[in-house]
Amino acid sequence: MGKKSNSNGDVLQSKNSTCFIGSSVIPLINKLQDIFAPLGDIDDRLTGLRLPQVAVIGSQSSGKSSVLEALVGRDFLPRGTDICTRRPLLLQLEKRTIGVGDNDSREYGEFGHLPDKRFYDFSDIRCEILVETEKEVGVKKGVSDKQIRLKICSPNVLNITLVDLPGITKVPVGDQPSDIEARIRNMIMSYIKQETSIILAVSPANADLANSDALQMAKEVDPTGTRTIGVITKLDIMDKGTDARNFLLGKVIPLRLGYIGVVNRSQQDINNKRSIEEALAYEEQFFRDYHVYHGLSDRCRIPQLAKKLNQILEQHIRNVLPTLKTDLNSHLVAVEKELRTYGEALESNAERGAMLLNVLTKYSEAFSAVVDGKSEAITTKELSGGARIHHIFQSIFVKSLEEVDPCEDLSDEDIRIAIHNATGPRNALFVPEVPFEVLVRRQIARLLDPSLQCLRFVYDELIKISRACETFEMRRFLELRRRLEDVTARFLRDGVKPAERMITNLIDMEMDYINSSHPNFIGGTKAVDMAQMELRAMQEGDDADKDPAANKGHKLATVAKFLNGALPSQVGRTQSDNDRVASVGTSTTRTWGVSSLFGSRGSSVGNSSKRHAAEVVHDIDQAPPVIQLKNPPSILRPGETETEYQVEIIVTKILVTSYYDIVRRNIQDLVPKAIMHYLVNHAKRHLLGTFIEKLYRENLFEDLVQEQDEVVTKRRRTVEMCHALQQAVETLDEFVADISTQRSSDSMDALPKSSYLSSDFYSNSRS
Ligand SMILES: Nc1nc2c(ncn2[C@@H]2O[C@H](COP(=O)(O)OP(=O)(O)OP(=O)(O)O)[C@@H](O)[C@H]2O)c(=O)[nH]1
Repeated sequence: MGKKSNSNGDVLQSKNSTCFIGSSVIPLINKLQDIFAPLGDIDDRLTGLRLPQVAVIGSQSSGKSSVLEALVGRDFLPRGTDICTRRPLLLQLEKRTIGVGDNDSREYGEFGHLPDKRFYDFSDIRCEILVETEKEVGVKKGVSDKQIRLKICSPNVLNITLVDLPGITKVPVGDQPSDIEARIRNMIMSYIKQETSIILAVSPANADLANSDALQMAKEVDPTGTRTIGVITKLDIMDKGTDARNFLLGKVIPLRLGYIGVVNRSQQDINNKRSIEEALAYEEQFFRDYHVYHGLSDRCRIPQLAKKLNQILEQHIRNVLPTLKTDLNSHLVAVEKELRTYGEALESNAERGAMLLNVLTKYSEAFSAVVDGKSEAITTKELSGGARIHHIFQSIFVKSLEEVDPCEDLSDEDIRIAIHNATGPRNALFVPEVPFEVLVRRQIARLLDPSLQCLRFVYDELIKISRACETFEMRRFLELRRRLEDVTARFLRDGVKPAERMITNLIDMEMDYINSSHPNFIGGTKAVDMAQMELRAMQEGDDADKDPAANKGHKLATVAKFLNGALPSQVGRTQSDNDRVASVGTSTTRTWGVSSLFGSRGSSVGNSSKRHAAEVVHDIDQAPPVIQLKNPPSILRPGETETEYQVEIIVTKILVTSYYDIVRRNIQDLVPKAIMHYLVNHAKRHLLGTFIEKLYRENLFEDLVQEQDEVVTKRRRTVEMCHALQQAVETLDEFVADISTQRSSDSMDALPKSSYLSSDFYSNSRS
């Protein structure tokens, strides 16, 4: 302290340091920043420390730049009797902390348009502002709303933004357009209407104060006066015999935050290079000498203006402190939560073993929970876990089997050939059993593929479930995760084999023994009755309509009716019916009661053959010419007409459909049971045991429960952050208590009650 400001960039340190903006706020901010420093970049997020910007407005040459310079304590702005500020100057003061080993504590300025250039000499800054202004708006007093951004970095400033705006003018001069007044007013309005701006409304005392442009504009945007400070300049050059006492007392235009009268450097002082310190001393002398201002010491001089501004800024900080604490606390909660995700650090092998067992148990439990639909993570958006398995069984497997028509790929021709082949060299006397068995076995064999597919689907689901059960510890231990996945996949694969064997056996069993005594089987007698009805219906259809296509359609429709309707009625069949069917079905003829119907035709065919043979012998005696037979073709098909074995074909179809239906129901029931028993429930029962057998070995503990380096680092950092935040919360509490005590003893009475300071306006501004 005590060093004089100079143009070669030394740190500004004034003996009267309290007179600069931020002088009393900087210690508060420093303290807060000390609190937040250990948190690294967290303070960027705590934007509550952002201070309101200060906008200086007033008519042309009213002394705005002079006030701003005096507040900052540096000579760097163009000033003069003519229009000087022709573009808004956004002055960002930035506190620059000097790093360890960094001896360069010089202040410097940096322009937004020249980002890589540092200006250590502040008179160069002034020149650059002039050059940049002229570049944009020429030399002839033109004005632009394009900002010049200047950052002043120093260890001794507050992070705050000050805006120097062009002065309000009424008569256009030079290059100024005819609507210059409106333009400048709009430009000023755009800055001061922001609720986060503190308005310094500068009015020169040597003009008509009651008609101050600055006060008028400020009133428009801040009618309650909660963020406007009136500044009256040029008290030293008022007309002799006049003074601004009543104005400063607020008797002319009342203003909630009041007025401050100041004396800046005159043009002559500027020309004579009078320093800011000298100017401040002169100002002090002025108010001492002018008796009219005695008793108004709290409303006069630049240091009082700085003090008032500082009080506003301090109050702003006090207002945001509770929010800062809330932010810190919620951040602390978030960090603690993050820390929990990393889990405890594991030091010993015993701890690793316990962790491993815990992970294995949790994983197995999660697997069972998902299968049973008891998982906490159950979604309401789609089916998951066990519900998907149920869907596979009922909506895919069972439903698909329901839709299969067992006679779909059996043409009449197929059945006729089967009957021929089954009767060998003889003609068929009765409805033979063999074609039915052959054909029904063929249909039963078709059930194997969908059953195995169902098993495959369920296996896939279990794999999906196993992946969905990943606990957060598994994300910590990658090797364990890999091994768990391996073991689970192999375990489930192994579970597929017995299920597959059982399903194959079920189908084999069904194929191996066709139980024609099954109580739900339609039986031969009933099948023949139905076939005859069918045939009659077909013949009536034939008579009514000779069209063969329509006839065929009729046949199909009748069979379809049977498929849909006839079978359920079998369930209600009486025991005597069943006994009758069984006795017929197991009789030595094994014709299921159809012999009487077809026997006569078979025997008449036999008699006719005998008669033909006698006639042939008789004819040979008379030595007729040799009759040459055609060679049989290599592929032989029955030569008779399409109507041959018509009843037998229908009977066979009815029998196949009836029996197939019984088997289908068995398979629809037993395949899901086999899959559940051998695969799903087996997995639930034995997954943990398998894990323990394969993975819970002491020599594997270290490998399996090995954390990633990244996790270790993150945990360490998070622990540090946690401590820093806890510390910050504590220190902040102490800080709040300190400044509350300080506040009660402070002279805050200088500011009116329910003013800007006590409003929670700035706590809103944080958002
Ligand atoms: N005697 C005296 N002169 C002052 C005072 N304040 C400012 N001046 C002079 O008035 C002139 C204008 O001052 P500036 O600070 O440039 O005013 P401004 O409002 O920034 O001007 P523009 O930006 O051009 O509108 C300069 O010559 C200053 O030296 C003061 O309190 N007393």
